[in-house]
Amino acid sequence: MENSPVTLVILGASGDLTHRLLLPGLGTLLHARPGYRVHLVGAASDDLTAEQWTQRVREGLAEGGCRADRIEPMIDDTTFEHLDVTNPSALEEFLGRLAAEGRPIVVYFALPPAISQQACQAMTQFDLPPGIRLAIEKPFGSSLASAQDFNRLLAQLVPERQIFRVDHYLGKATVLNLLGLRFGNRIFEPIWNTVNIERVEIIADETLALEGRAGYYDKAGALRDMIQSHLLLVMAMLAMEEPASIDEVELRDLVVHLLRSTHLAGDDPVQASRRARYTAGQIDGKDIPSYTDEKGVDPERNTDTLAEVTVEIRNSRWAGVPFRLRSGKALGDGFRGIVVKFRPVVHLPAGFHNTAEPNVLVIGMTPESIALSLNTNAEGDRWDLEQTSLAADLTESPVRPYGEILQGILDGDPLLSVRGDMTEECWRILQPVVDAWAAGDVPMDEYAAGSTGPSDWR
Ligand SMILES: NC(=O)C1=CN([C@@H]2O[C@H](COP(=O)(O)OP(=O)(O)OC[C@H]3O[C@@H](n4cnc5c(N)ncnc54)[C@H](OP(=O)(O)O)[C@@H]3O)[C@@H](O)[C@H]2O)C=CC1
Ligand SMILES: O=C1O[C@H](COP(=O)(O)O)[C@@H](O)[C@H](O)[C@H]1O
Repeated sequence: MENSPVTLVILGASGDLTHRLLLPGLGTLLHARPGYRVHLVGAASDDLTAEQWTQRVREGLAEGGCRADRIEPMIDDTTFEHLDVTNPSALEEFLGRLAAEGRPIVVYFALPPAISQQACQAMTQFDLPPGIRLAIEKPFGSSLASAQDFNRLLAQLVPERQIFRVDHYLGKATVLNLLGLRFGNRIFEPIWNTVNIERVEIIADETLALEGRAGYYDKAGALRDMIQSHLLLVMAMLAMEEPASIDEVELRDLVVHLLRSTHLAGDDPVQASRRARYTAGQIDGKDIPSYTDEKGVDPERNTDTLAEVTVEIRNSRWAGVPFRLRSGKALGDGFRGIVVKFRPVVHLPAGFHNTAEPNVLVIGMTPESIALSLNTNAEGDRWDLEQTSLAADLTESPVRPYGEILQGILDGDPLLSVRGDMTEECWRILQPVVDAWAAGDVPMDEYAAGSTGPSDWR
């Protein structure tokens, strides 16, 4: 809550996530909502000096727009600890010391996924400070079985309400806007169904390549990195039933309800999925090596850098509508958004010279935008139809996704966090794809870095 101080402990504070996303996200939150009082404690196995840490905090918060008069008191107050988070006695002593300071504690696991699990295992060896909140980064496990194991482990530590599984896509303004767009307008909800919608695509194509993240990414790949959590949850927000109110129980119940109805198209992991890996190419004039030549990559792992999965939602609203989820790295067109393709008009009066193209609604995730294509009478020949786009760029949200997510965690409100059953449902949907890929049943296609993907995919 604003005005009541919280200790935010970042485990893995010397890593990429902390530096690039967490601290700037916190900076946007503190700038936009100045009432938050955060005592920041960093910890990592790295030997960062106090000066190096405070410099990172200063730069990270400033990058998010936080003003110096807000940053400096936090700098005076922040500390950095050299800590092996897998060592139970070291963790116990560390958390015990923080608990003695009397503030509520949030522990943010900005760690490689396997280390987060080891840290949680270590925490089973001692009593955690009462009320402690645990924020766990994605990917949550690497399969259905491992996610179930991790959930069981966490349940030994704290109640579900104190667990915040992080998916920063749930903090994206566009994703939250789906609720406003669907339920705050008269015109969408009546046509938001299989009668009117032909198919939906949810795409997160990135121009970024590996960016030195082989240590994590080579074991994850695009399917686990982006589709398992981010894109399935975006789909759930797009397709779920109407909540009675915006609260964590209602919203998360409806998300999991939608996920339970979701299955691979035709229950066939081979037909419903495609995978590919980038070869050498150029993006924005920069040479990108072949994925398998990137530093730290083990070609034997056969990691996907582009993944596509088509699912169907088996309920009366969505039966027969394919939802295509796709994400990849090193792509020339970094489109990230949702494309809703409507069915053609039921009947077009005779007399028009051409046909009416189906309407398309495009909701851009980065940058945030919305565009609806409509048919109107053409200027030259009045009985020709031409497409007009009703488009708007939405103003960038002052609080970045990680700021929104952190606000929920600091408030103790899990509305924008992933509940245990949600993550298991996401894995349940994709596990047959994971298995089919591991068995080599789906070929690994190739695309040149900077292209739009394998030439025969679209
Ligand atoms: N980076 C990104 O863009 C995003 C990352 N994430 C998620 O965030 C998490 C962290 O990723 P990222 O920051 O990229 O990873 P990094 O490898 O950059 O950072 C990991 C951090 O964990 C520390 N660490 C590793 N082992 C230990 C240990 N035994 N004890 C204490 N500290 C340890 C590392 O310190 P040291 O180097 O000294 O070992 C480092 O500070 C992952 O779950 C990832 O999926 C999510 C969204 C985006
Ligand atoms: O979680 C992750 O997300 C980023 C993409 O996030 P966005 O907000 O820029 O769309 C991705 O680059 C990264 O690989 C993944 O771990």
